[in-house]
Amino acid sequence: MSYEKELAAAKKAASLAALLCQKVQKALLQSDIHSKSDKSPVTVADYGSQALVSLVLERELPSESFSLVAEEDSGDLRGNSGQETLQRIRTLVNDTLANNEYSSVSNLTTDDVLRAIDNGKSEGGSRGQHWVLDPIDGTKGFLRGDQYAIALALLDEGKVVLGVLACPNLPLTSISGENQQSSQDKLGCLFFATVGTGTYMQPLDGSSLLKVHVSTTENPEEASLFESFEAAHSLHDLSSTIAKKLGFKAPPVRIDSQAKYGALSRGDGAIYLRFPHKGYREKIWDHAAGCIVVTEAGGVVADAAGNPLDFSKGKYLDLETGIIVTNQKLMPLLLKAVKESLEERASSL
Ligand SMILES: Nc1ncnc2c1ncn2[C@@H]1O[C@H](COP(=O)(O)O)[C@@H](O)[C@H]1OP(=O)(O)O
Ligand SMILES: [Mg+2]
Ligand SMILES: [Mg+2]
Ligand SMILES: [Mg+2]
Repeated sequence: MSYEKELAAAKKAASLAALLCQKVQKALLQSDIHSKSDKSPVTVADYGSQALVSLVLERELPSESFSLVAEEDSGDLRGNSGQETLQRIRTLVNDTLANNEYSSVSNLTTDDVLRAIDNGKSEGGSRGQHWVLDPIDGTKGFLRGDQYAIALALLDEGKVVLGVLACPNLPLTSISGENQQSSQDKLGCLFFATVGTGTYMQPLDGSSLLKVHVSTTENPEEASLFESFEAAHSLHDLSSTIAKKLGFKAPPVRIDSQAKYGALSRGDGAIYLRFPHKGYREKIWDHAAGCIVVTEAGGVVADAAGNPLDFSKGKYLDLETGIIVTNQKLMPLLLKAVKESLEERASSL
């Protein structure tokens, strides 16, 4: 089955959401940031991005069975304390639609916006098709002015068949360790993949198209390792132990969000390690798009036991803690180093 129509709609939706996020990031006001019940931050851009993607997908792909599993919900926007924020989101969404090809639908009420956000309440699963969305992945990076991604994927019978990653702050050229970033670098990448057709990258303005491949290196000494910027999101000391075992020379490249999967898909680095702290449960929207972008570029994504990720179980990924991403040649070596490091860690605790 081809997913051409779905891909075109997903690229439009993610690109439009990226425009909204870029506008907010440029003029970020303290009042736009709120704390969710789990204490993680959420901004008007997270909500606005979710509403836009939901609206564009529904409009481009009319279907009775539209299903979206997305990170945000409208709960905090419905009370009195949420009204001002809701108005800001409504204005942002309407302005973004009006300035693009959707001016005829840019008169949304606050109820329309709430409904669009809550469209993302599906639970996913192994039957039928479900869109999976992280409207801003890496909200902490977004707030710092660093990396973030709009991550959109499609599940069909429990498998990821399409993924789009919009990374507004990612340079179009490599971010590998030896490449010094310069303020001249053009920013804004859109990665996309459908099952069986490879991974492509283009500038967010759509001006050119490039097929990308993961690094083919077999030698960790010449590779870069990616991990979370936030130490609270991943155990930096554990990845450092693994890197030492493998003989890594370069320090890790720490960046936020699924931009890591995008950068890996074009060979900027060779390994991505993610070891959340005990008790954290991984959600499907944090990995679905990144996973197909890397695998279609020739890479492998596995949990700490070497099993592929299973996206068919609902909102959460049920896995052996840890996500490791690399090329086919390095995976056996990496899995061995991960296993040894986890055993050493367990015996020292
Ligand atoms: N305590 C946590 N541990 C691991 N990941 C977290 C934690 N809190 C939030 N996240 C999520 O981790 C991802 C960011 O990963 P990274 O560290 O690679 O940037 C985001 O999806 C972020 O959610 P969000 O989508 O709300 O930003
Ligand atoms: Mg969040
Ligand atoms: Mg996320
Ligand atoms: Mg998010």
